[in-house]
Amino acid sequence: MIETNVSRHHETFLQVIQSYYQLTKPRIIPLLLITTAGSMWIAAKGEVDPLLLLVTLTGGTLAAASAQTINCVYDRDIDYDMERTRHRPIPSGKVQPRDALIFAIALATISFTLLAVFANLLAALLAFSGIVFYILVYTHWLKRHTPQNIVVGGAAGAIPALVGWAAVTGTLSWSAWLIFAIVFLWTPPHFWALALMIKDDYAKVGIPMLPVIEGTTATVKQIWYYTLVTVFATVLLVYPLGASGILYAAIALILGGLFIHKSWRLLQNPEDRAVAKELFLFSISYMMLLCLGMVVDSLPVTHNLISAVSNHLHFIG
Ligand code: HEM
Ligand SMILES: CC(C)=CCC/C(C)=C/CC/C(C)=C/COP(=O)(O)OP(=O)(O)O
Repeated sequence: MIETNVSRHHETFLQVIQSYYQLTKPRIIPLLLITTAGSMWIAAKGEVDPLLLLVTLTGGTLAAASAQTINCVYDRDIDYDMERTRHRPIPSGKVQPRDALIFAIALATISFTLLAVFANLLAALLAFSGIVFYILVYTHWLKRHTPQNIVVGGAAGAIPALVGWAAVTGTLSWSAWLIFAIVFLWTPPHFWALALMIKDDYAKVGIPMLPVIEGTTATVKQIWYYTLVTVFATVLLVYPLGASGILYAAIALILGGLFIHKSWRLLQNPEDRAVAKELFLFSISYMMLLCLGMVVDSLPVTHNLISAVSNHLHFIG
């Protein structure tokens, strides 16, 4: 009897943890962290202090988790009405909005303290401004009012790249802003490809996502332009900024070619949801591999290897 009670208690405790975890929309966070890491490695010229890395990624995780949790509180009405989001912890009644808010404030406080004490104040303020921007500018001000919501709101998702740079250097530079711009410009193709697939859901709850307001053809055109500009921006990191080298350049061009190809296919087949889905899924791999490319390119071992190979070729030549 006692044993059954204990195990039931145990089960409900695990379910509570699970619900709070779900509030943070955890599947998005790893990619935000990869952009932070890409930025940190370039800023540190390939030699990142492991402790600083740990602190920054933890602080970034807590800030993003806080932002997503507040978003879950704010959007609980529309989340209840959409198929995709109905089972989230607040609309399904597993967590009370007030408790979620307390949880989010705790996460934000720990994030700020951790970054301010063990990284620096700029990194802490940037992460905090990411939360404020995502909630006030995206969730409150834009999401329900304009089809350009995610273009401007996308800036929140690009802030982790600035946090990474600031954590390493204590300042921001052109390269930091360029990585910010890459994530910022990538967000419309990433999100609108998905929005094409689920536009009926957004239409149902009156969220003015671009495919709902301006239609499929206008959306795929916008996706196409943003894809081209994103790929162009990735190259600027090599020239003129000189922050990344030949290996990153090769990776950025190959990935960029694929991104453009998939975006072009969508431009030719605006109504084909399978093509939109392919672009959405690729957009995630694209950002992940691009940032990993930044990391690997910056490592001293890569530099040594590339100069050894080029000396060798020189010698043969
Ligand atoms: C305003 C900007 C953005 C919007 C509106 C947006 C929206 C979305 C939505 C609605 C999903 C589907 C998730 C779900 O079904 O719960 C998604 C998936 C995803 N997003 Fe974004 N996103 C944005 C920016 C970003 C950024 C900046 C990143 C990271 C750098 C990111 C990474 C991801 C990842 C990794 C997934 C896949 C999650 C999974 O496996 O289910 N997103 N996004
Ligand atoms: C530094 C820092 C704290 C940055 C915060 C960055 C952040 C939380 C970015 C998330 C972007 C994102 C996945 C939006 C989802 O949109 P949505 O809320 O419209 O999605 P939904 O339709 O699934 O609710």
